[in-house]
Amino acid sequence: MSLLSAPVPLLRVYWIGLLVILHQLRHRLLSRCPAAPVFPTQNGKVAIVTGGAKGIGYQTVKHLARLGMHVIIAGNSESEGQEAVRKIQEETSSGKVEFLYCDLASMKSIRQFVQRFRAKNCPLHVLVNNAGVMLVPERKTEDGFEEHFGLNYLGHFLLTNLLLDKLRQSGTHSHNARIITVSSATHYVGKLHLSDLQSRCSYSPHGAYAQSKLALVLFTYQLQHLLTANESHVTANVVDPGVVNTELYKHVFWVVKVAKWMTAWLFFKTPEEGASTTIYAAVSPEMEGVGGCYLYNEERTKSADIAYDEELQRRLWTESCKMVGISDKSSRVS
Ligand SMILES: NC(=O)c1ccc[n+]([C@@H]2O[C@H](COP(=O)([O-])OP(=O)(O)OC[C@H]3O[C@@H](n4cnc5c(N)ncnc54)[C@H](O)[C@@H]3O)[C@@H](O)[C@H]2O)c1
Repeated sequence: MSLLSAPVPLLRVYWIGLLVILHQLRHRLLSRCPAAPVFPTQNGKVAIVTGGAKGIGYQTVKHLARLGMHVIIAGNSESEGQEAVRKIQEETSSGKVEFLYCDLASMKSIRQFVQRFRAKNCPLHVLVNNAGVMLVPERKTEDGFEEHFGLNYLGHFLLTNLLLDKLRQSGTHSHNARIITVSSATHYVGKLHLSDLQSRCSYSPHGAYAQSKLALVLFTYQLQHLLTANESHVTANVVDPGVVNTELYKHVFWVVKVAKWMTAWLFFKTPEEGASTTIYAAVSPEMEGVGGCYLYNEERTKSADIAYDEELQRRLWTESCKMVGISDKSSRVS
């Protein structure tokens, strides 16, 4: 283990965070407050939003419910989930929000969630892979995976794969089903260690978070490739919400917490602002039939160069299939 294996990822993550914050500030100062976009109603559509009880996910659920969607919050806290359902029902007068337990740090729990969802016999038009943790101390998921990689990435990898047939059945030529995955600007400084995906050789919370977010971008591009090859009426896009004032920062150094507490009103997006690109990807007519994009501030933008490496996308997909115990259908496509 090198002496620099912890400080270098830390500096990289703070550096990219600072750049995003400055960009957000410039955007806020220069742009006149645009009117919130109006999206078509979504009556009859069904969405799953992971981590929809708090932060960006909560705002996403609220907006989709307001548009008439039936939204299922997939989360690992029954009490927080039920509280979110109650609040959203009150605020939107929509009765079509519910909570289903799903711990993304447990492959068993994800499989049980999918079974319970299937038992409802309803379609699935939108899957939002939003839940996440950041900078958690070194620890493992129930299945023995490093927590950032296991929960942020592998959990969503398995969930998406188990729900793909539902999404395929629900999408049509003119109304594709949509998969939206929430990544982060930290993916730009992420490194994917294919030979040490679980960070066993050296652990840095910053490096592990950035790696999980880069993996989500690689996953989305490979997924879109497979969906296109199978002529599925399903699209997959990845979004970057910006730097948003949520509880995600609960594991940062106390000095950063104090700085955030004092300046968030100026430098950070609100959770509502942070959810806007996810909502855009989920319901905007402009995104109909469009997949394989990295979206930031409701616009397509370039992700890290490494994320376009098709060989890396394929290798990560194959490794991920082995880790979560599903068959690798990608080898039949490429
Ligand atoms: N806040 C930011 O500045 C920021 C920046 C870039 C990307 N993101 C990403 O946005 C997404 C949402 O984060 P947020 O900022 O709203 O944070 P948050 O902490 O408010 O919300 C995270 C959600 O994930 C859920 N979650 C955590 N562990 C889970 C588990 N084991 N199983 C199921 N759900 C679990 C939490 O319950 C919560 O609802 C995350 O993927 C995060 O990486 C956030």
